[in-house]
Amino acid sequence: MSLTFPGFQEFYKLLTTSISIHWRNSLEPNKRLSLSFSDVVRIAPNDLSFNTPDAARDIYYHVVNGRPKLLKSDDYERKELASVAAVQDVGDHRMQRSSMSKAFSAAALVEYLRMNGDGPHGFDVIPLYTWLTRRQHKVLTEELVDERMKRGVEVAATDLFDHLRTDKQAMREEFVSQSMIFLAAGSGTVQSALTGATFYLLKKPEALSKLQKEVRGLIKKADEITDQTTSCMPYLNGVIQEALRLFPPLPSRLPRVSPGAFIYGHYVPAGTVVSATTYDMSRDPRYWSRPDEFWPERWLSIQGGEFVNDRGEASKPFSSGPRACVGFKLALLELRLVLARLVFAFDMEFVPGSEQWDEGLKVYFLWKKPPLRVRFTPVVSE
Ligand code: HEM
Repeated sequence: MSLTFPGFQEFYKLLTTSISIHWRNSLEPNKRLSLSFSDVVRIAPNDLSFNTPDAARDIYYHVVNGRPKLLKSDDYERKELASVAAVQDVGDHRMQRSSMSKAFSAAALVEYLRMNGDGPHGFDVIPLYTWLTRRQHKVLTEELVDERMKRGVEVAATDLFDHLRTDKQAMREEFVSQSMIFLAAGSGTVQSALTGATFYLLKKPEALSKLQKEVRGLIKKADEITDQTTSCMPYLNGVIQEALRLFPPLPSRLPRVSPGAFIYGHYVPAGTVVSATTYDMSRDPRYWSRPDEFWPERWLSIQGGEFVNDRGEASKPFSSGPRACVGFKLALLELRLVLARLVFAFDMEFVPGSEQWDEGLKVYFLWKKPPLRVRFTPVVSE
């Protein structure tokens, strides 16, 4: 099955990428393409795309019973950027991941919107959310650098880059690439998730009004919006899960290389590239009732075990297993804090023309999004 003649791999990589781009670009979020609802599709001679949560488990989860691991494919290879996201070696990866932790605040966004949000043209929320998430990660990174430099590299620490402490030069180089990957992986994705959640809430006013009721019922002052209070808001958490299901910020395939392994009961020879993409599964009617509908309640029901038709594990926006998103807790925290702050302080509505925003979406590995213009009207004084 493995094809190795010279030049083929490059051609094949290009072909796979273009098929995957073409396939998803023709898959508008509200329309189904039957191709994506087969259990497995060969998208190139040596590349299989699976479409079941069981296959996803075989491909991405932690390995059990001594089964060989499926490493990230060469698509990730970035020799100049030896970051935690690109590294292939299992030991190096484990070391880089072992000590990562983070923090976040959303006050700046609210301040900005209070000053500028309710004009006749509203705001395109995409640059706004980009600014917010980049700013946050820049602040975070600078704080870590300052802290680290103050204490000196030889001082043992339990922060994000702890594994770098033994070698000054290695620390500097790795620090740059790790910081870059945090900025890249952490800001665009959260921005997309916020954009998706804003769009779907505006598209479904009943959901927005339920969320307003929950947030405004539990919160009396803005500084009560914390990790703890927002964790106890079931509807808010349902909104976030549902927005991530319908609009996963990383919609493209996450390729792994088979070491020669059984995946979803099929033996896949060594060297074959395999993937199971959340976007394909997260709208599959075999796993979801009303698959294209924004319906935050489904997550409350999944937790209560009532909705037999919905299979929560078919939506894996952060992937799973040892290479799953290291920043998922931070991302969920950011999403909870920002959405709660916005809903607490503002009424929101589409600026006319943005109601069909999803029809202009394209995928080029990440989403290419048209502007989403929203009017923010202050409702409470903080
Ligand atoms: C809603 C927001 C986010 C989503 C949907 C998301 C999604 C993902 C996914 C699907 C992966 C697996 C990629 C792969 O297999 O190639 C991943 C990996 C990663 N993410 Fe996120 N991410 C988000 C936010 C963040 C944040 C806030 C950070 C950090 C500041 C972050 C840092 C990373 C890193 C470093 C990796 C590589 C992990 C590894 O290979 O061990 N992500 N993310």
